[in-house]
Amino acid sequence: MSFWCRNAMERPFPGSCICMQEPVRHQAGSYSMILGCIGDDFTGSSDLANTLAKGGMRTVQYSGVPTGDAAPDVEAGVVALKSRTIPVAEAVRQSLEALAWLRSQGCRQFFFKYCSTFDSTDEGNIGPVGEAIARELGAGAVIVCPAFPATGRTVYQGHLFVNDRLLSESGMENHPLTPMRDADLRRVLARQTDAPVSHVPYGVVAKGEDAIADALRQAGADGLCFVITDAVLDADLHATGHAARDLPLITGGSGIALGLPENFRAQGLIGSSTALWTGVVGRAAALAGSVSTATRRQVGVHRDAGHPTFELGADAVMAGEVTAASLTEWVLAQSGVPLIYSSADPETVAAAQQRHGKEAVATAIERLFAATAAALVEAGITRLVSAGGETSGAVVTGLDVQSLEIGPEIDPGVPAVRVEGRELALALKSGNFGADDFFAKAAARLGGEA
Ligand SMILES: Nc1ncnc2c1ncn2[C@@H]1O[C@H](COP(=O)(O)OP(=O)(O)OP(=O)(O)O)[C@@H](O)[C@H]1O
Ligand SMILES: O=C(O)[C@@H](O)C(=O)CO
Repeated sequence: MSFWCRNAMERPFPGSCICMQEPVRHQAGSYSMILGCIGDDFTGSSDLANTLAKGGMRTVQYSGVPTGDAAPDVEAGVVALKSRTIPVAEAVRQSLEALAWLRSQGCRQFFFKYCSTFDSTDEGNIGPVGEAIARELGAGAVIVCPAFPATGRTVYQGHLFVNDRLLSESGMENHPLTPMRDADLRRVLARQTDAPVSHVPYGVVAKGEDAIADALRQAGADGLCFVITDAVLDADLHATGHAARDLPLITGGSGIALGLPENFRAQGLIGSSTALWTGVVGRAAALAGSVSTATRRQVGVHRDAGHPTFELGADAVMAGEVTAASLTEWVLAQSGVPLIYSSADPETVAAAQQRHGKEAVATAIERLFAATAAALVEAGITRLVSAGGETSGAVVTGLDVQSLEIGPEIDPGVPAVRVEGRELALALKSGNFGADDFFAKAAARLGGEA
């Protein structure tokens, strides 16, 4: 019997629960969607899709909730929402709609992906969305683990670190929309939900899969309980992922998904997909609306390497002095990988927010990037690099993308993706991800260079 899922105990037939329904096999060697994922932003969703694809799952990322059925051979479906910073009720509504679609596709386990820096406000949206999904699935213990060691995010004694800094001293305390000023995830999550929050400390995690499984079982014995799970190394994430084999819901960064493909493969539920990536020929451009430290460094390196760059000032955007048409004209007149960026230091961003209002300036910049992406593609750009989660959500929406095929990894957490049915390749980079030369490297990788 699957002891994790409360449905399993509440249903009349022992062992039957939503997460353990039979997968549908369409033909010999072909599998159906097993893992259903809901991402709270677009770059985060492609980060998760990258991990699952690297693990050998045939993975497709959808822009919002699809209206029709998935292709029959998709094993992991990632529904990308732009729900990280929208009002709580709307984030919950959209996430439950995504869940309903994923269930209708036959998924037997679910994953709520949020940022490895736990980006959220005291109102949410991680707690309320996680709770709504968990209650819908009748979940007991729900893992909460944003750790992603490959990018320096680790969880130790319930505290989130970025490299050797507490989250609250990592630069994330200055984030324009979700400033993270408390590194203790137990406290942060408890402010967002009334459900119990517990913790599996590193001393237990280090003992391995069975010890973690015991701790999770205890935590979920009386019903829904969020369990902050420490993880410092990829090995911890593999062990926790294996211990979560029968949990209906897992939440976290992409790291906690590392062990999931092996779980499904061991049960014969997935094949061994390898991405066939050929790249897309044609012109490239880059758009950066991220104000994160890594993106600002990457902008500087790109400029210093001689690529053309255009700085979008918040005041100019608010005054309507730059338009999608004028930016497209600028890009077409350049060579190399032209980059348009609004990335600015925290003081400049704070001052712009003070002058124009936080939401107003963010919305205006995002809308301009969305319209510019559409105009660039219309003008013949076939490789587009986008930096920032909110920005990438806007870009993908502006491009009216329905679904994305996942290609090879460019840097940890960032895959090359191809818009299904179009000659258009994208790289959707989370603000703080990527090496210093990311923009040029991503453009080359989208073109098929190794
Ligand atoms: N110069 C600026 N002044 C004020 N706001 C800005 C400026 N540049 C960008 N923004 C806004 O800041 C937000 C940045 O969020 P975004 O998610 O795109 O990047 P990020 O937070 O660095 O990346 P991630 O979410 O992937 O970590 C967007 O809403 C963007 O429109
Ligand atoms: O987990 C991360 O850090 C990223 O995938 C992300 O979600 C940033 O927006």
